[in-house]
Amino acid sequence: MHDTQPLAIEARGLVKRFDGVLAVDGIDIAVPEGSIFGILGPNGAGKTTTLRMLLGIIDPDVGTRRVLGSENPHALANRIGYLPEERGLYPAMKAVDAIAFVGALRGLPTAEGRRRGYRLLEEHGFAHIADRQIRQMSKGQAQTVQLLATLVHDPALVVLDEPFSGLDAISQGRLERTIRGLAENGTTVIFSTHVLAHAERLCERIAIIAGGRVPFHGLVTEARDRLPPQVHLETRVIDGPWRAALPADAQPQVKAAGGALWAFSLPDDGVEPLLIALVEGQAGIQSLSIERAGLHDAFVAIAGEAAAKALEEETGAARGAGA
Ligand SMILES: Nc1ncnc2c1ncn2[C@@H]1O[C@H](COP(=O)(O)OP(=O)(O)OP(=O)(O)O)[C@@H](O)[C@H]1O
Repeated sequence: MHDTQPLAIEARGLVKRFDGVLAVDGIDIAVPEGSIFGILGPNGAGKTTTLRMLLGIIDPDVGTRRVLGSENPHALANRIGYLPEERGLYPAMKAVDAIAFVGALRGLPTAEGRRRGYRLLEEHGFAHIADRQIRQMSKGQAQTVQLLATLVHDPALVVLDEPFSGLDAISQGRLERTIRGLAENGTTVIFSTHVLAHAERLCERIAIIAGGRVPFHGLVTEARDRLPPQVHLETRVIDGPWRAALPADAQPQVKAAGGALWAFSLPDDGVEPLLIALVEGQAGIQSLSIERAGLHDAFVAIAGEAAAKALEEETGAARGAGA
């Protein structure tokens, strides 16, 4: 981020307690205008509480927040679209009416809301359910309609609480495209998730939140650079003097057809001494790649094994529930 880039959201030191329980413990967040920002963390980490403080639904006990230039975000509701964690539209309403209704709550005339509702549904391949009642829809369809309702008044800032949960893989891909399209048009998007892959694909910047604290906020690339790059190597030979150039804990995965696969962190002295040792020692390099660490490994390094395990358990539970 350039220092001069305007911020859609700037929060400093937000603290929130509920009945003496510390839900959020001093969060800083900076979201540049027109960017996609992810809040990553397991259940109970404080994501929803943070989003609600940014929206002005609840006030922090301590700290400041400035959203779209205002210190009173609640007064800006007409410029913000919010998909809450609790899903729900009136079951008897038709999709297009439900979208227009949510738009009307944000100041959009109903006739215009219906017109835009039809257009949004069509753009998202949902024209065929425009006049269907919410109660006649699958959970995923109803959730997509609710997301479109969040966007109908053309907000400058879109806040999505766990938008991917409850969607199948195709709908998740469609939602990723929608989020990218919003940012391309200058809309700022902030979303919470416990699935790292969505954030890794979509976000330039993230906050990692665990137990109400933010051990990292900044560029995804910076998070990944917290770990050394990873070397993936395939050798024809399994042993030789060249092994001294590999980290002591690098273990070979011996291949049935001969040779071995290795994966280890790039040594501090870089790739050249390693390459020289491999070539001179006739290790028989079959392939070698050096890659930046993935967001998952970065998350483990930053938030700790326990938080990463909690994330994985949730992702597994969601898959088990057919999400
Ligand atoms: N209104 C409330 N009253 C009491 N405790 C609350 C309230 N809202 C949240 N908490 C507590 O604050 C902590 C953070 O909750 P929060 O909902 O922000 O987490 P989260 O990261 O969004 O998790 P989830 O994905 O499960 O919603 C939890 O321990 C939760 O039980």
